[in-house]
Amino acid sequence: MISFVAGIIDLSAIGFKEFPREDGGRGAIALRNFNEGEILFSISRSFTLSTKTSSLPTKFGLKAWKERKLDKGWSGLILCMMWENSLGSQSKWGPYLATLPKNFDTPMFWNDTDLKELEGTAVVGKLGRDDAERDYHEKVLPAIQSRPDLFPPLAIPDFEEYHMMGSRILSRSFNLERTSSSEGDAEDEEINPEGDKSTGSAMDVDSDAQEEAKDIEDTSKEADDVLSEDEDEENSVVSMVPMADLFNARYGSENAKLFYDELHLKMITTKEIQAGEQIFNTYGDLSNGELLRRYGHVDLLSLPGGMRGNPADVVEIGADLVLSTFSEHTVSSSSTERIDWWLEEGGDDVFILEMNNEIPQVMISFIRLLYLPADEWEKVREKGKPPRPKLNSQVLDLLISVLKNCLARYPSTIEHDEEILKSQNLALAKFHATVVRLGERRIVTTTLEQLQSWHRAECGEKGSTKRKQNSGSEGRKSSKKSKYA
Ligand SMILES: C[S@@+](CC[C@H](N)C(=O)[O-])C[C@H]1O[C@@H](n2cnc3c(N)ncnc32)[C@H](O)[C@@H]1O
Repeated sequence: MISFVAGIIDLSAIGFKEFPREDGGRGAIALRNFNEGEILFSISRSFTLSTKTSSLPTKFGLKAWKERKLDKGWSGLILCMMWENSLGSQSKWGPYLATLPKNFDTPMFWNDTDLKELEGTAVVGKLGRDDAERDYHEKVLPAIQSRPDLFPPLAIPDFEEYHMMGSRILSRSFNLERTSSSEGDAEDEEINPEGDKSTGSAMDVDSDAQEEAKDIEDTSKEADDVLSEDEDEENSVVSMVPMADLFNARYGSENAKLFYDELHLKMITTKEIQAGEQIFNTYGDLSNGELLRRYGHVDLLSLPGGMRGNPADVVEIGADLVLSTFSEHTVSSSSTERIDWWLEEGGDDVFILEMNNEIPQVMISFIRLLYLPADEWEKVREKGKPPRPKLNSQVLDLLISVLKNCLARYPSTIEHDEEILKSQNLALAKFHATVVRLGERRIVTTTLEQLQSWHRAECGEKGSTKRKQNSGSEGRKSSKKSKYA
């Protein structure tokens, strides 16, 4: 066991090596057998890098920091990272920052030709390059220029560096829940009482693990999801965690996770691990679209039917696609009013299709809202309750058209994508884009096929027997999701 200034690691038990690219590249390997619950390493909270631990906010002046809104979003942490980086070995994070990648395979850095390959997927709309550029020019650069004593004019970090640090956060940060003693002194607490807003940071909190671990709390994803946005801002701080960010992840392969107590973060095994196996953290078992957007890789596992893909794949269907398809079917003057009401009531504007081919209830409810006769729409509005997610032929017809329109947005067919993936020496961006859109197309196609077969059955049955239960007939409330299988 080696004790170092920042923590403890047993380098006879855990090593770091280069795995093949599809297994994550550089990652952690078990050098002996581990039982569940063993600590792989621990690191002091004071060695995590965040706006709470960097001294930049205090030097900058906490009031000015807030006035420039550096306490919101990631711009404050990016600024801290750029400043610590500029100090080189004088920063305690200098050696750590020097080990982080400078180049990324994420679509944020792709050219227009490569990005075109992602057409139809939700990835393109989420890149956020324009927002990042605006933050740099409107918040960060003026803050830098206001303090030549901290940022010498000849060494002002440019947008590319800002961008690189942002990508390091996206692919390597953790959402650390605050604890009283981790919050530093009272001054620090004033820096950012609302906490950093972490939209899409890498490896966050798992509520189950929190319950199990009691005073040792986990820092992966799901519990973050159960916190409201406000609670999230108050309770967590986006942090770079040296060493913990050396762990790769793969769908369903997690065998270790980061937990924390008041003073330390600990990587703890969550399963038995045999010597020679890779030690995997979890990034939350994301779809390939999200993996590509945040981390620049995709997961390819064996799926039923001899296919390869990611079991966590999803397709995001925007309410705007549903609405534009609805307009092709119907002339309705009141849909804008209905949509406004839906959104004001907190209704979703994106509906998620998964591999199980179920249609989200909320999507059915949304479509029914569009079709309601005027008097029923008035009742719905008065009661403040969206229509019940009952399936009827109208809803089914529209769903079929929506999915057809959804398929038409992808630049190729399933067969073509499968051919592309057989080619040798495929460029990485093209390979990744093809995997993402193929995964999505398969979900839309199988869901559409099921809707169509159900529709055919319904037409055949018309005039004779009524549609069978479980097929989502009018008047029957579907279970959590409507399934056509
Ligand atoms: C938190 S870091 C893990 C350590 C990283 N391999 C390194 O060398 O610094 C996340 C990055 O590792 C790579 N990675 C992690 N899991 C992977 C996987 N299953 N397949 C391919 N690349 C993976 C991706 O480049 C991702 O952006």
